[in-house]
Amino acid sequence: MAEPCLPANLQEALISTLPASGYYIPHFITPKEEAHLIQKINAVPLPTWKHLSHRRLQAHPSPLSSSNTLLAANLPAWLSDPVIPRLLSIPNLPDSQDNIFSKSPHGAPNHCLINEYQPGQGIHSHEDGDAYYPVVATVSLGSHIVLDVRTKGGSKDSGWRILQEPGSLLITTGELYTECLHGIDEVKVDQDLRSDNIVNWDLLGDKEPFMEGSAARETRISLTFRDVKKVQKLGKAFGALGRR
Ligand SMILES: O=C(O)CCC(=O)C(=O)O
Ligand SMILES: [Fe+2]
Repeated sequence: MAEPCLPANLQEALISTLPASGYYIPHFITPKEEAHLIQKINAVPLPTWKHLSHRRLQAHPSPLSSSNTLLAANLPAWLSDPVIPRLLSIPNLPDSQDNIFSKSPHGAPNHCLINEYQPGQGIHSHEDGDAYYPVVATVSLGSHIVLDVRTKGGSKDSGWRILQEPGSLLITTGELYTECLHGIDEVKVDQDLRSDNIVNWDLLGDKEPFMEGSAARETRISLTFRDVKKVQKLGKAFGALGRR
């Protein structure tokens, strides 16, 4: 697909069987844009990566402080363009001027966590918490992966499975953000991929790789764009230090 493929509005991308609200957009970025992003991510100085036991991660423009504050800085252009303008160009509803970040404190994402998972790696079930305005926009690169979602009180088997294709965008917000946990199983091959247990099956861009019901993972990178609520300007941070 040489061109990105955007829905006319977010309602066209709604995953209707999830708690409100999740949106899935395949082919959000082109394979060329995907390759460029992967090349940029791999070109950052190695110490930028934080190594965790089951994945590694970069935080842009920087990690949050212990009080969940972001030091004011722009996201690098290679990370924000074209993803953020494209994301903000999708109206919430037909004839609406609003996009998914219109009501967020800064009107746009100001932070991006980049997670890299090798086959067999994942992330335990968790919630993203209130450091962020409750919208996450996730772009997937390099490989498909299955995101497991369940309500906070729910058992592991009670949830929903979202299949994210490389180049896709997943948006989670509302109760799906505040009342649910999400995680990624540590498997090398995703199994039982079927229309009756993948909630976004009908929204997939290309079902062909999954028609056999299983798919081996490759290295998958996620870009999770969010709006951090608390931002502090550098001058103010120094001022606070000076007053100590
Ligand atoms: O890699 C993903 O899609 C999920 C990452 C995630 O949940 C997080 O960074 O909080
Ligand atoms: Fe998360």
